[in-house]
Amino acid sequence: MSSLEESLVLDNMPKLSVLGRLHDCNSTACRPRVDEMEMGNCLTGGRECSSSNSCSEEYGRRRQPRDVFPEVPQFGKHHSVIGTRWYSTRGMPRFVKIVEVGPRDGLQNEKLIIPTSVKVELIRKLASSGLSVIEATSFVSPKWVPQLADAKDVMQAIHDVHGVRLPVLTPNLKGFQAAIAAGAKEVAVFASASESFSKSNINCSIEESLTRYREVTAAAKELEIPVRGYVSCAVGCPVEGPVPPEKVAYVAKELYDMGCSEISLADTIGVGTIGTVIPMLEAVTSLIPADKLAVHFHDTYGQALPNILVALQMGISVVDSSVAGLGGCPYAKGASGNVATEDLVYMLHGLGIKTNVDLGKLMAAGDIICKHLGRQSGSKTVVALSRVTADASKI
Ligand SMILES: CC(C)(COP(=O)([O-])OP(=O)([O-])OC[C@H]1O[C@@H](n2cnc3c(N)ncnc32)[C@H](O)[C@@H]1OP(=O)([O-])[O-])[C@@H](O)C(=O)NCCC(=O)NCCSC(=O)C[C@@](C)(O)CC(=O)[O-]
Repeated sequence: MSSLEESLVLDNMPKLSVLGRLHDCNSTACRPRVDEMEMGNCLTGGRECSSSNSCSEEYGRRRQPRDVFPEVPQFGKHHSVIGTRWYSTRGMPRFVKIVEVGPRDGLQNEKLIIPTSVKVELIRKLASSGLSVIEATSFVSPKWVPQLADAKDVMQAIHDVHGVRLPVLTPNLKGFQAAIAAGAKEVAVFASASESFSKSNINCSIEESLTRYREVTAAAKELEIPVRGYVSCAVGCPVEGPVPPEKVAYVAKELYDMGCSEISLADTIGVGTIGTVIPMLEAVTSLIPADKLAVHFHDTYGQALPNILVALQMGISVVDSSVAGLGGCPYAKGASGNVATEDLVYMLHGLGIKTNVDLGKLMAAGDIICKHLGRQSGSKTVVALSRVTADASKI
């Protein structure tokens, strides 16, 4: 186990104070009465419990194998009963906006150059699945990210894709101007909460990057171009280890104050757990309204979905993901792909949360890029559903 893993996973085990909101409502005392059900007082690891009896068991301590969902729970308006436990979706958003980052974050780390035509086909297929935001490419230095050197050609080829927002990454004014010239209508800037990562990713300090982004947001404001802001290493850094929540909140607030319309909090190397993500989200939401935030989890340790669930419970309703779980950052050693969009959609639909995304069409989009890359999808949902279909065809 690396020192980073030790400090993030062992020393920072969830503490009752941190997880105060995540009550385990398994006890009889916490099971809502019928009249309470309509009030939605008892949540799945929820925010409140109306019972006067204590239900502050440490999260997960009393969980038994039988508590695990055997299949996607079918919720009623707000609740479902599984065994003897009540769950509620009250307090969760009814709709989650998914920001698909596959064509950019998903592909930027691929060593073999993917033809522009494949990238364009992928974007078109993703758009036809109902996704409303697809990060198309990056206007970064081609020396730093050779895979996305065709950014201008990609933008030209998708100029007729309507009804979908197609933001692009811009690391400085030069990138912003190139993006606008290529027809981009939205951009994203990307700062880091870790000095070391800022240096290795964009070759400057955090403060220098914020100065650059002030130039970008000022130029964007004149053209009424929305700017999204990322905060990388929002939980851990590949070099520095755990990143203090206050540092993340500081960088996020700077981006917000300079005019970023949405701030995406990125666990770049996917080391976050509920125990480390909650304090980070609490620090950021103390400065920025939750409806201006998004979460972006790489799935290195398989923690992305629980982390997303807790973000939803904390009022965030924008989630980044990557088709087929593609991804990784060339300047973050050990980073794996983002949470797979298919897995995210499966979970959200299972919770009764709308996304407007057609899972079948999304899987077809993932199939294009997986076939091209010659590898199996990184989505567990895709693998499972393919197996079901294959088994069914044998009957
Ligand atoms: C920021 C720089 C450009 C600084 O790179 P630098 O080498 O310090 O830049 P420079 O200003 O000294 O210029 C060097 C050369 O780059 C050119 N240049 C300068 N700017 C641009 C531009 N925009 N587009 C194209 N070319 C550019 C510039 O014109 C010059 O060209 P030359 O004279 O040598 O021919 C470089 O470090 C860079 O492009 N970095 C981007 C790396 C990257 O894309 N990383 C992955 C992003 S993903 C991420 O950050 C995390 C995220 C968002 O996914 C969320 C998460 O999961 O954490």
